[in-house]
Amino acid sequence: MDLVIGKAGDREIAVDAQELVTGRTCIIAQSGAGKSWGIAVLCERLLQARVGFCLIDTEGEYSSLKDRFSLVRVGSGDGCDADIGRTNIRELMQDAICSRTAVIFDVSEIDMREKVATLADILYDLESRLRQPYLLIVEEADKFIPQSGESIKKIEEISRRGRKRGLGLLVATQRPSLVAKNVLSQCNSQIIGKLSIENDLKAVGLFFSSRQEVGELAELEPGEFFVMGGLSREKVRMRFGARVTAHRGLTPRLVPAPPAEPCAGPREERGEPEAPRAAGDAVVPVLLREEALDLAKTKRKRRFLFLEPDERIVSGERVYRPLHRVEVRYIGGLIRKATKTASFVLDGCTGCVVEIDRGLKVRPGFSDLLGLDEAAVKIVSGLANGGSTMTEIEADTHLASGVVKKAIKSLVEAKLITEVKTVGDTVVYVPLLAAEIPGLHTLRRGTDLPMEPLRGPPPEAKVTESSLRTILKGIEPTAEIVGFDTIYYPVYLVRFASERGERSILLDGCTGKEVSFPIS
Ligand SMILES: Nc1ncnc2c1ncn2[C@@H]1O[C@H](COP(=O)(O)OP(=O)(O)OP(=O)(O)O)[C@@H](O)[C@H]1O
Repeated sequence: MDLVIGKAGDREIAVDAQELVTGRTCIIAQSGAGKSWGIAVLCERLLQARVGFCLIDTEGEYSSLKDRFSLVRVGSGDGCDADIGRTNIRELMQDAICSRTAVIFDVSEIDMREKVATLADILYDLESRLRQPYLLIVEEADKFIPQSGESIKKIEEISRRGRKRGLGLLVATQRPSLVAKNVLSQCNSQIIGKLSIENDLKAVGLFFSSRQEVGELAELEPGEFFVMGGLSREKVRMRFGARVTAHRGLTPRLVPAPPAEPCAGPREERGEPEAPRAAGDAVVPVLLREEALDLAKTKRKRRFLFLEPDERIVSGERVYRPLHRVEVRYIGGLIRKATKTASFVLDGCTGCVVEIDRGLKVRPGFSDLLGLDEAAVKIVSGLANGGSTMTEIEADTHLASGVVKKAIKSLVEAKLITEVKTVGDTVVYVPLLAAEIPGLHTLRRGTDLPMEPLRGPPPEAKVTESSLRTILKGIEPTAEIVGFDTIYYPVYLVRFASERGERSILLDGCTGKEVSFPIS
């Protein structure tokens, strides 16, 4: 029996139901790349075909399957058919296997390890006797069968010996490098989506025939996956199809805060405890500190090629980088003037423009212009590469001579322009900027990433909305900031020391890649 799960272009892509239910499959992709969506599509197709499965739901995000299908949801709280603490799980699972009923085992509200271990024991035991095709789906497999730390041995056993008992296993993870290798290597079918962390790309290397193929994973869009192995006749790049039921794992969108309500008095006066308030929204880190330190080891410098590195790692901590998301409206257009919008992300410490969709990428931005007034920005951003005379600057900028003189003095002091004497002792001012100033039309909007409340105090941003307004006005007089908010991006600050002195590097907390900002 084939289950149509998505499309590759116009072509429908189907997987073999027998292989899915009794085989071993891994579904791997970084956060936000569409795993839960894909798992829900697989579940919907299995439900339509009346094939039984038990899904370990670690986030309580699959309850909507019940809106359209008949299944049993075990968990705690409203909307559950059976209470996970009180129900006889063995009896329930025996009935489910025999009647091909799907079960959602919602462990989002409880201490999950113990319950999942019990479930795995029961399923293995029952299937040793019943031998009915039934699939166990384990979300966030790195929590239950980690590569280092205590693993639920019965899940490992199911991966080795489940097939003969009719008990299949589908494990899902964002972080394949953290999942027990012996389970991953047992997966004869793979559904692999976007990944960008080097360790994770390495961990899935065993499923691909070349580095180049692995490299393609970083280019996948959300919802796109490679399906390979026993599930499909050929390796295929496809996109999971539409869901029949609503997706509950939607990334919450940031919306402007409502105006503050008139307060009924301080909380203490009302007898309510003060609730800790998050200082902002932070991008969810992917890399653990140990992994960052592991990566940092490879970055230690050595004095001679063949000797051990002489640098030592003296500290490594996660810090947050303030990033401003900015939206600017301005009047532009070469032929017809029209209102345009530019949205971009700016590093709050240096004024560099950053891209955040595949890890932090730093591009030159407005760093050189920080601290200048509007006239100085206007002059330095409009100077011809070969330089301009004072009179040319006055004509180009329409600024009064006194204002131009003062601005030029500040630009020379900041070493952003220099005076050069040309023929007949004419003085021209030549720009010395480290990088070209980006035009507003070249700036790109950042993608939405999974966010969580920032823990701890927010780091200070040197670039403020008003300093940015001055810069933008200098570059484009019609520019108005119409949107400005700050999010926080995780990076690991690692310090090295050797006889030669100290230095530090920043590792991207989502991809592990080294990020370099100009000295701020
Ligand atoms: N095939 C698809 N078609 C349409 N939208 C999709 C598809 N796959 C993913 N999306 C969109 O991408 C968002 C993220 O997908 P999803 O919740 O499945 O990510 P995830 O990989 O499970 O992330 P996490 O590991 O953080 O839970 C969804 O909210 C959905 O809007």
